[in-house]
Amino acid sequence: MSETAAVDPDRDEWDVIVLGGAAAGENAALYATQFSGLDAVLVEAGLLGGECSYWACMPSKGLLRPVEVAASARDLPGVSARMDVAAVLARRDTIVNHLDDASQIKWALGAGIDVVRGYGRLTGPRAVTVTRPDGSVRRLTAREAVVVDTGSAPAVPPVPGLAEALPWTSQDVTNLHEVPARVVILGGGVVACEAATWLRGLGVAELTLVYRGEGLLPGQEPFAGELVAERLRRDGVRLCPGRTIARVDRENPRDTGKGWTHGGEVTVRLDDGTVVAADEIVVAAGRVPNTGDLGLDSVGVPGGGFLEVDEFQAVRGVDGEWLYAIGDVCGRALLTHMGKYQARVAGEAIAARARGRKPEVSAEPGHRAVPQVTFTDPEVGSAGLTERRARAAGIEVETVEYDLAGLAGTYVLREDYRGRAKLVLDKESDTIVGATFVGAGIAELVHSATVAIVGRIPVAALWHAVPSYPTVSEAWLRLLETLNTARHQRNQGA
Ligand SMILES: Cc1cc2nc3c(=O)[nH]c(=O)nc-3n(C[C@H](O)[C@H](O)[C@H](O)COP(=O)(O)OP(=O)(O)OC[C@H]3O[C@@H](n4cnc5c(N)ncnc54)[C@H](O)[C@@H]3O)c2cc1C
Ligand SMILES: NC(=O)c1ccc[n+]([C@@H]2O[C@H](COP(=O)([O-])OP(=O)(O)OC[C@H]3O[C@@H](n4cnc5c(N)ncnc54)[C@H](O)[C@@H]3O)[C@@H](O)[C@H]2O)c1
Repeated sequence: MSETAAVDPDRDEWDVIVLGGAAAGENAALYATQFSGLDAVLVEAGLLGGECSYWACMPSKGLLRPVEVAASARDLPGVSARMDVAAVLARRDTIVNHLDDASQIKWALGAGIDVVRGYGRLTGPRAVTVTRPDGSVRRLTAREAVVVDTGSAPAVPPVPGLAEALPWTSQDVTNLHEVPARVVILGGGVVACEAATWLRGLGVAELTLVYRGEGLLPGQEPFAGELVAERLRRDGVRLCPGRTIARVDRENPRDTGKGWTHGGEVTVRLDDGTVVAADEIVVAAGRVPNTGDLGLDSVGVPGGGFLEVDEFQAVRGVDGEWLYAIGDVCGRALLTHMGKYQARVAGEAIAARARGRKPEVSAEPGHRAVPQVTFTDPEVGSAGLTERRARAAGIEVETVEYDLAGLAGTYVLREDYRGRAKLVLDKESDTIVGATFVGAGIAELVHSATVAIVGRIPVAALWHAVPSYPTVSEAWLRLLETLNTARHQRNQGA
C-alpha cells in the first residue's frame, strides 16, 4: 500500500487500477489493499463518490425525508408541518457537499489509495490510458488487476423531439434549484415514483406520469405499485399507465445548467393522442451501462452492454482473471449497496489471487436476497424473489400476505395507515426466498428479511424471533400466524 497517497501522483504503475471512483470503486480499492500490501489508484472522470453521493441516492433521500415528515404530520391529529422549500433545497446542497468531493479525496488518501483525475480507457491487458481534464494523456499499468466501476447513465428513449427538448434526467431532478409548476415524468419505475413523491411534496401543481405496462414499480410484487399509485392519485398526480410519449416539442430549449428549467413550455403528445403541457419533462426510463467508450474491444470484450461477471466479479471471457466489473456496469442489481458488496468480493479476490491463493468469498449468497427500499409514500421494501420470479425459477412456492394496517405498531404511526406484507416461501425447505413490505416505517424491516433469506432460516426457527411491541416488526409475527392458520385449514381440509 502507498506510504503517502496522492492526487495525480507522478507514477504510472500500481497493483490495482479502479476505473470509476464511486462508492463501489472505493470499496474495491480498500478491500484489495487493506491487508495485502497491494497498492491501488482510483481513476475518476467526475466527482469521487460517484452518482450515489451527488446525483442519486443521497440528494433524493435528502429531498424525500422532509416530504415524508410532512405527510406523517398531516396524518397525525394535533401536528402540523410547513414545507420551507428553500431550506429543504439548502439541506440537500449540504448533503451533496455542494458538489465538492474534497472529503472523499481525503478518505481515499487516508486509506492509502491514490487518485488520478481523468477519463480512463483500456488499451490492452492491464493497460489503461487516462485523458486528463486539461487534455493531456497518461498511460497506466496494473500489475494485478483492473476493476471497472464506471456506472450507468439515464436511458433517453428515441422519442421524436425528446432529446432536442433537453429533458431533465435524474441528475437534474435530484439537484433541482427551482420547482417547475407543471411536470411530466416519462417512466413508472423507482426513479419516477420517488421523484414524483418529492416533486409533488415540494409543490409541483400539475404532475403527470407516463409509463409502459400496467403498474408502477415493475419488478416488485404488483400490490406495491398499486399502493403507491393509490397514494399518488390521492395526492392529485395524474397517472397514465400503458402509455408512452409519441412526440415532444419545446419552445426555446436551452442548457441552463443542472436543476434549472431547460427552456420554455413543453408540449408532450402521448401515443393515444392526449396532449399535456408542462414546464419541464423528466426522463426516468431506466439506465444504460457506461461501457460504450471504455476501450473494452482492446481486451476482446464487446462494449456498450452490461459486463457479464463470474461469482468473484471477474469479467467472463477475459483470460487471466485480471479484469473485474462491479456496480451498475455488471447489471446484477443497480443499487449502491449491491455494488459495494460486489466490490468487497472483487477486492478480496484480487488480494487472494495476488498471493497465489484461490478466492473464497463468492458474491452468490448476497445476490439471493438483493434488498431494496423505495422511499415513496408508502415505502416499498423487498428482499429476494417476488412470487412470479420464484415460480419462474422453478421453486415450489407457498405465499402468505398480511394487511399491515392491522398492527398496533402501524396504528400509532399514522391515522390512516395503508400497507401490506408478503412472504414467498420455498415449500421444500420451508425457508423464505422473498419478502415484500409496503407501508410507512418499513424501511428498517427489510434487513430482517435479508438475514432470513441469506441465512436460510427455517420458518420453525423464525417463531422464536420475537418482535418488539408495538413496532412494525410485528408484521413477522402476523405473517407467521396467518401462514400457520392457512396450513391448519389446508390440513383439516385434506
Ligand atoms: C435518482 C436515483 C436515486 C437512487 N437511489 C438509490 C438508493 O436510494 N439506494 C440505492 O441503493 N441505489 C440508488 N440508486 C442507484 C445507485 O445510484 C446506483 O446503483 C449506483 O450509484 C451505481 O454505482 P456504481 O458504482 O455503479 O457507479 P456510479 O455511481 O454510476 O459512478 C460511476 C463513476 O464512474 C465515473 N466514470 C465513468 N466512466 C469513467 C471513465 N471511463 N473513467 C473514469 N471515471 C469514469 C463517473 O464519473 C462516476 O463517478 C439511485 C439511482 C438514481 C438515478
Ligand atoms: N431507492 C432505490 O433503491 C432506488 C432509487 C432510484 C433508482 N434506483 C435504481 O435505479 C435503477 C433505474 O431506475 P429507473 O426508474 O430509471 O428504471 P426502471 O427500470 O426501474 O423503470 C423504468 C420505467 O420506465 C418505463 N419506460 C421505459 N421506457 C419507456 C418508454 N419508452 N415509454 C414509456 N415508459 C417507459 C418502464 O416501463 C418503467 O416503468 C433501478 O434499477 C433502481 O434499482 C434505486
